[in-house]
Amino acid sequence: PLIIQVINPNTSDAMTATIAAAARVVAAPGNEILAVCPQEGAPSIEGHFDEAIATLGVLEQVKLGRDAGVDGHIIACFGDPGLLAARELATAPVIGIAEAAMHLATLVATRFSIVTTLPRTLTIARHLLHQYGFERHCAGLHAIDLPVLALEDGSGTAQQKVREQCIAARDRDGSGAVVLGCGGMADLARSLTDELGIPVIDGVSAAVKMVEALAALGLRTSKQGDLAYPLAKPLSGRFHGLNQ
Ligand SMILES: O=C(O)C[C@H]1NC(=O)NC1=O
Repeated sequence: PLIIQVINPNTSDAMTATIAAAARVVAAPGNEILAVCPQEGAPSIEGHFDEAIATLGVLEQVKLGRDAGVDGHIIACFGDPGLLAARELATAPVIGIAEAAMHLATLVATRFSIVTTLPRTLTIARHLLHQYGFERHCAGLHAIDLPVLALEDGSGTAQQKVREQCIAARDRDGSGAVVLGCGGMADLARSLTDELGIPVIDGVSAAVKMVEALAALGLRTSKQGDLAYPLAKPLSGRFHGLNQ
């Protein structure tokens, strides 16, 4: 059995719980989901600045997970904050939920759309499409124009907006699949897939199965070249020891 560390990079416990539940639904029997979030940081991640803040907390959690011997790390925020830095620190695989969802979307459709939260985070999704080489696969990017934590306010308003944007993406973009662009949407994928009749993909569950696949194949993060462990040097203050 595996221990899979799922890191919610924002500090909202309710969203960590949503993410953890979605991960546990799909985890293979016997595999443990270790859901964590940074001890300090941003309650939601809605832009480049929030991502920069969250990255330190992600790295601290990755180090803790590695030292605890986890079999994989998942960065459960759609910006995949700190992904490559985390891979330097990690021994086990590190999967971001955006890359996971995008990869799976390309396996079931020739074009996919993305539905995320605030319009200003669409640029982050565009940057990831470029970084991962999926620009030509993405037929459209949509925002529900609500803040991330609206997904946890219990009103159901955000969930309804996600549904509307997914339907619009299906009917207007010519996409064969939709990628949910927030860790807090992880619990919506199955019901939307059934209702819309096309694959609606959540990156949390996608990442859990990718970690399981990599572990089954004996594949871990390469420590050759740029993903080798961080260079040994004395880091000062709050960073002391983070690179060891
Ligand atoms: O960028 C977004 O809208 C979603 C992203 N922010 C966050 O706090 N968790 C996320 O998945």
